[in-house]
Amino acid sequence: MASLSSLCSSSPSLKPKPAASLPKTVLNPPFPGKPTSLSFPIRSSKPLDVAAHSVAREIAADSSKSGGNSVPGKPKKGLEKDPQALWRRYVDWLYQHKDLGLYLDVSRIGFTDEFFREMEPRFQQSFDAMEGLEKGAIANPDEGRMVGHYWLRNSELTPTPFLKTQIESTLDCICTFADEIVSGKIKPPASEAGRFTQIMAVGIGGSALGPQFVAEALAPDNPPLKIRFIDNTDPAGIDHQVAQLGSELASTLVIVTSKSGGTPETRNGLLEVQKAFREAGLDFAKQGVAITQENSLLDNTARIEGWLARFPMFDWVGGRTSVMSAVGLLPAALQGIDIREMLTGAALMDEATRSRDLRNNPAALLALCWYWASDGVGSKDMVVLPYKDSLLLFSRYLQQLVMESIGKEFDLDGNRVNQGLTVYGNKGSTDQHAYIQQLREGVHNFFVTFIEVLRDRPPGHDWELEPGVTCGDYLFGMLQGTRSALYANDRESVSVTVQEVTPRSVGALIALYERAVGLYASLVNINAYHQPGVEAGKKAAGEVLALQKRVLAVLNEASCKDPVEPLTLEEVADRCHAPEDIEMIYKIIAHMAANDRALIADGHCGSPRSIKVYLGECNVDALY
Ligand SMILES: O=P(O)(O)OC[C@H]1O[C@H](O)[C@H](O)[C@@H](O)[C@@H]1O
Repeated sequence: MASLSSLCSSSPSLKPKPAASLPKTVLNPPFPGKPTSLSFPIRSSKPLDVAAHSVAREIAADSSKSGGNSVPGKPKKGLEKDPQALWRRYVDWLYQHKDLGLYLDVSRIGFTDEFFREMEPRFQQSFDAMEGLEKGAIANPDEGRMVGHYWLRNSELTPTPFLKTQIESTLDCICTFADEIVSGKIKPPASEAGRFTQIMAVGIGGSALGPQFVAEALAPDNPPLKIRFIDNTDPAGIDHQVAQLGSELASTLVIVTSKSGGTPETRNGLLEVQKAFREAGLDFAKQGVAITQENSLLDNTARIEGWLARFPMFDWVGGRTSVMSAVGLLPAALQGIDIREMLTGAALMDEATRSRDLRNNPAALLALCWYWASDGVGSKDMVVLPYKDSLLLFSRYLQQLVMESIGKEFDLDGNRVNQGLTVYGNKGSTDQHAYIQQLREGVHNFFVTFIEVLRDRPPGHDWELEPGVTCGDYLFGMLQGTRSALYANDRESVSVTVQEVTPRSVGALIALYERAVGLYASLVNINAYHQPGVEAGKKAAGEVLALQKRVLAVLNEASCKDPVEPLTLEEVADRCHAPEDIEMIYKIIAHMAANDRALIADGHCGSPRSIKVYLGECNVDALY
């Protein structure tokens, strides 16, 4: 097995191809025109009359959530409803990336010219910070780390030649390994299939969400290797994934991903899968791949056990921005997804979002909209609605990217700010039949991001299911109808439009939001690249498991007596020297009793004080 450093050899540099050599994109697409002339019938008790709904909007700048922050130039007035004025606003503000065929429409966010003017200089500061970050500044001061995910798609930007080589050689390595797996040059040792047919990806958080999103968005109908995920420590969930593989376990490549290499859920997933391999008489090491930081626990395990391959995660790439590293690229390549196209899409978007011209920088425009809509304090939630099934997981992916980055207690100056921007959503039109009712008429605590995909299905497959109307026309109508209906009720929205869901457009979308998050974080003066709050939950979980061990020791001691001494919860808590943890002790006992743990609890579950508990057998060895 190759080591992390020797696994990869040098490769050509990764740069966005010059526009002239890029495959042709549709530069002149049938982009929707008139913004609010709604001809599509949607189910509504009243006809839509955009102009009639000029209900004055209460600006939330004075809301309790704003913590006293004022939003520059934010007036207390309703949204523009005059169709001609709206059309002008639409045209004036429409952003288009020609090469990517990507549009951003911010016209349905009601920011004013005055707000824009006041924010402009603040954006220049954010651009400065972003420039410093791309040059290798310690942009994550708490962890003393550089933030280099932009380098992954343009290695020329790295601050040192060593990092450039690391990126290029790893990419080369990913492509070679994927080719050898897909072609059958590297074979599973004990499979009749003669080649790997399945991937079991074990990981959580940033080590799962990116690969899941990319798989759902881009994997072909019949990929060379099908992928499934273990992204939790739920035993039943793991059993389900393993059971679904059946005899194909023998031809499954197991990719274990963890930047830190020590995340408990991922470790447990690995141990469970390894057990399944043992029980099937298979040699896990011959089918195991690790993606992790050099010398992490996972890396050392993989090296010592002689796994099939190891790929590096870099210290300077955060989990939630790691989808363009081996974390996302290896599984994508194994599924037959063109990863260089993903990188090209991201690189093109990176170029565009480096622009210091706010109007011409789509990520800055997004950040501006977020700031306006949520008063720069997260007073409104961001509902992400892609009208395309394959983008279902985009909002889930964005949940981590945005909320783990923006949701912070303190700002960079140490002030308590409790920042955040809540993200949720699934897909349209499906969600129209679930919660859009509340969005249109209920509590006004959100703004929407519509993701529109112009191409309905591959050419040559479309048909009219009623005269002049295709299935995709309905989807289009649902999106436009919802956008109009929400706006008519003063609900703001952003629309991002791409031509098709391709590796390039997915790469571009990811890069767009990565940059928007970085710029927004800078505007609100927080560190987007750490996650101190996550530690609290992990620490508390560790304490629960430590308490469980003490409970077991106390029960074992009482159960080894002759006669056995059943204990009340109070007695268990006292003997654990943890009377303050009695509720948790009750929960621990209830959980163990429900799971065949040789633990007998007499009494009424509904009345914890009546419970007396003991172990069905005494473990003498554990007494000493
Ligand atoms: O990749 P790992 O080190 O296993 O980390 C997985 C996840 O762990 C934590 O929950 C972090 O908050 C996430 O940002 C990270 O993606």
